[in-house]
Amino acid sequence: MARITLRQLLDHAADQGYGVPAFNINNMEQGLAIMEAAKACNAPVIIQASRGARSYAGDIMLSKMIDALTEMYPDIPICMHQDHGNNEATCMSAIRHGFTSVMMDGSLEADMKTPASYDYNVTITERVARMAHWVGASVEGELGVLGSLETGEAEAEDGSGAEGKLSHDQLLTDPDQALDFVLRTRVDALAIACGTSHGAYKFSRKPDGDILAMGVIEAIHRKIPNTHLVMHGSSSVPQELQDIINEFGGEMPQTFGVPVEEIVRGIRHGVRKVNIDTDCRMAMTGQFRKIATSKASEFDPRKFLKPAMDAMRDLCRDRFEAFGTAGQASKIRVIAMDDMAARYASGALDPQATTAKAA
Ligand SMILES: O=C(CO)COP(=O)(O)O
Ligand SMILES: O=C[C@H](O)COP(=O)(O)O
Ligand SMILES: [Zn+2]
Ligand SMILES: [Zn+2]
Repeated sequence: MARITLRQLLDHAADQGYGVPAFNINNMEQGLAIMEAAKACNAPVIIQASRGARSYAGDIMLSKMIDALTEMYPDIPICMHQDHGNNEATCMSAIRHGFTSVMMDGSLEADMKTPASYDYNVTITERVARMAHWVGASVEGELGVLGSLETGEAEAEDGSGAEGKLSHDQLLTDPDQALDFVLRTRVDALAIACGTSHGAYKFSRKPDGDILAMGVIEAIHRKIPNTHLVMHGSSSVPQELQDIINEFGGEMPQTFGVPVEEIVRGIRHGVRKVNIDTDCRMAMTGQFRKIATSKASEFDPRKFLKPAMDAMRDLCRDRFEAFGTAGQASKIRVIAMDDMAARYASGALDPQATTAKAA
């Protein structure tokens, strides 16, 4: 099947009331794990590549891998998305390499460390959206800075994460500003900040409303009911994956992620894209550690990678089932990017100013 844009996929998800996990990939094994899960339950997929993934695998490798996956899984619509683009060049070069969607993360400056001003964010995001829409590609913006409400700090992921202490004002997206941002930038989806952060160390206890502000999502959704919301940092960091890693020689301190039931609650209030990387990493790493420890004479990488792929596949499938993505792939007929471009040009996909009643 042809590659689908994020906008078309999330419009479908909003219409049918489901959410779509966006899994990060860096290599063939992660791609196959996601697609095997999607095939098993008839789910459309969002595959996303960070700047780190693009430099790890190379743009041509990533792009041809997605070509291979579309050919191998002809019944599954695939959205190929740039995760955390830091400037115009990152976003445009992604589109040139076949990405159908980009995130322009203007919540941080181009160094991906310095929290940006609101004006900077509006200006750069609007510019990227204008250019992307000319060719039918979709754009995700971000308003609010990802980071912990417990510590005021962002987790230092490889690619992105604010430096220094952040205030609650920065860490929680303001609903009125979200309305202004969407109208001025014309983004197709909006990543919001509600106390989640990247990586495994999100919460020191099972999160309640004080540290995972799902109420903020509900307030944003009441303001901009027609905008697709995105939750970053949404790995659940399952206890069993922490246990496998630690049982086989790992040293991960006890930590807590975003409970799946909280994400499902978000999906009831406008969340359509749910970013998950850490859980997939942990699923694979648990199996690497297990084989390395329990079969110490093993030296064939496939003997490590196959169980790792299977563990990631099972995790992806769980999320497709929980978010209602399962069963949706065959209901979608992909709209070509040129046709999406024409729809943008006609104004048909413009954000609506209505602050209609909450769903
Ligand atoms: O938000 C993410 C990628 O943009 C990934 O979040 P996790 O680290 O929680 O998996
Ligand atoms: O946003 C962060 C994702 O988990 C990607 O991380 P990465 O930059 O290490 O590839
Ligand atoms: Zn993210
Ligand atoms: Zn709602």
